[in-house]
Amino acid sequence: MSAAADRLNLTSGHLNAGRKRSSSSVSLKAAEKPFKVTVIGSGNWGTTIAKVVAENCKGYPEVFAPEVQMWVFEEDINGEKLTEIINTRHQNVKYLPNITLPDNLVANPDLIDSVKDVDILVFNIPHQFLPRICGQLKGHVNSHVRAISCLKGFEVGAKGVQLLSSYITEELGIQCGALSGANIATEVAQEHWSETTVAYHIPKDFRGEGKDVDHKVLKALFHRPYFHVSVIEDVAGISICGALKNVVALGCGFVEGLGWGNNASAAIQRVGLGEIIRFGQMFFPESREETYYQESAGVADLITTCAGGRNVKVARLMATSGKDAWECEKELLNGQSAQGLITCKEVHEWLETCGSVEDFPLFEAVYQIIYNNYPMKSLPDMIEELDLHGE
Ligand SMILES: NC(=O)c1ccc[n+]([C@@H]2O[C@H](COP(=O)([O-])OP(=O)(O)OC[C@H]3O[C@@H](n4cnc5c(N)ncnc54)[C@H](O)[C@@H]3O)[C@@H](O)[C@H]2O)c1
Ligand SMILES: O=P(O)(O)OC[C@H](O)CO
Repeated sequence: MSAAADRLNLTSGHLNAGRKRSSSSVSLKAAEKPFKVTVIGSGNWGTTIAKVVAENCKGYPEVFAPEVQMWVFEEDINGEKLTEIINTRHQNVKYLPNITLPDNLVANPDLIDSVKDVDILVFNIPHQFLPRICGQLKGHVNSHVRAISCLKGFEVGAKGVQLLSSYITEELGIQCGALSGANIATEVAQEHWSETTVAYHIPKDFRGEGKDVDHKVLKALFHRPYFHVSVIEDVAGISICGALKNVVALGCGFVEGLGWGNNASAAIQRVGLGEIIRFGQMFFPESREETYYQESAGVADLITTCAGGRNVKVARLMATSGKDAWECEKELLNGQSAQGLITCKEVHEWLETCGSVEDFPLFEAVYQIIYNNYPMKSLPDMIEELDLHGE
């Protein structure tokens, strides 16, 4: 193959490799051996991202192996296995109903089998299940494998507060980046236009273009005409915003449920954005402030989540019904997960450990309302009082 012929011109206008918008095409070297991709997870977002990835793997056979495996936590749906339904009817009837999935997406209930010979792993499960999944994968994933985490949350433990991408790297010994953005799954699945951010550091053992994953490969894997991707380096920045906006959204749900309207919701988002940036500066100084303002994973995700995400819905129902968070999550989400409920506890535990609770009054107030029944109506005072203490 000639040097010119082994480069692919990927759709112009959509594959601008950096932050700069450009209409010129980007050439991508055909892979020496097409990358095999597996998506771990098949919930609302897991299935949506698997659809995106499968469409691109089918579209670029010179770069990706066409078949994409999706690991499914097996469930019985009215006497049928969920994997069988997905593989025959090409729909995830429980977590992403009424969306047709590509026929090159194969649901697999066997985690270890699903990662056999894989080159790129896309993690996409509610983050409370990550330690168990990583535990099962240990010893079954080669160190040449590269990963992207679409999860939103943190791991808080003996090592302090950790990004989930760093946790995956530590547990499995593989390079891991992140994908995060203003991405309500059903809108992306319906192919309504949205943007997202992928962040990835090229590792020291990078094997070269065409042999290893780089920013162009990641753009080709995730970019669709309806899903515009920017690829950057700031894994910490996009992960912090993705995790913490879920906590802010719970605060918005409380004030909405109380009937306080848009002004109150905007006030919560203003305070929340400040706390998100402060959290990044204090605990992940490598994160870049411009990521919060310029990337889809930053303020845009905060806005969409606080407008229409699952966390805001759960908190709104808590306020209107008086039921606790877990009842509301169960009642509203049919097995899906509102990640802010877990993240606010993780954040509280971490802030207590390092004596910084008072620097984050909104995060603390959300935690106290959910876990200790503090009255939602006191939210403005809780934020203000703690603010004054902090000064
Ligand atoms: N849904 C969205 O709009 C959206 C958008 C962007 C990011 N995210 C993030 O993506 C991640 C995945 O979210 P999701 O929406 O795909 O999940 P989800 O909330 O739909 O959760 C359901 C999934 O959890 C699985 N599950 C249940 N019990 C399990 C167990 N014991 N072990 C393993 N898996 C189990 C189910 O099989 C199902 O696949 C989360 O971190 C979320 O914050 C979600
Ligand atoms: O539905 P939520 O609250 O989990 O938010 C969904 C996405 O994270 C929005 O980007």
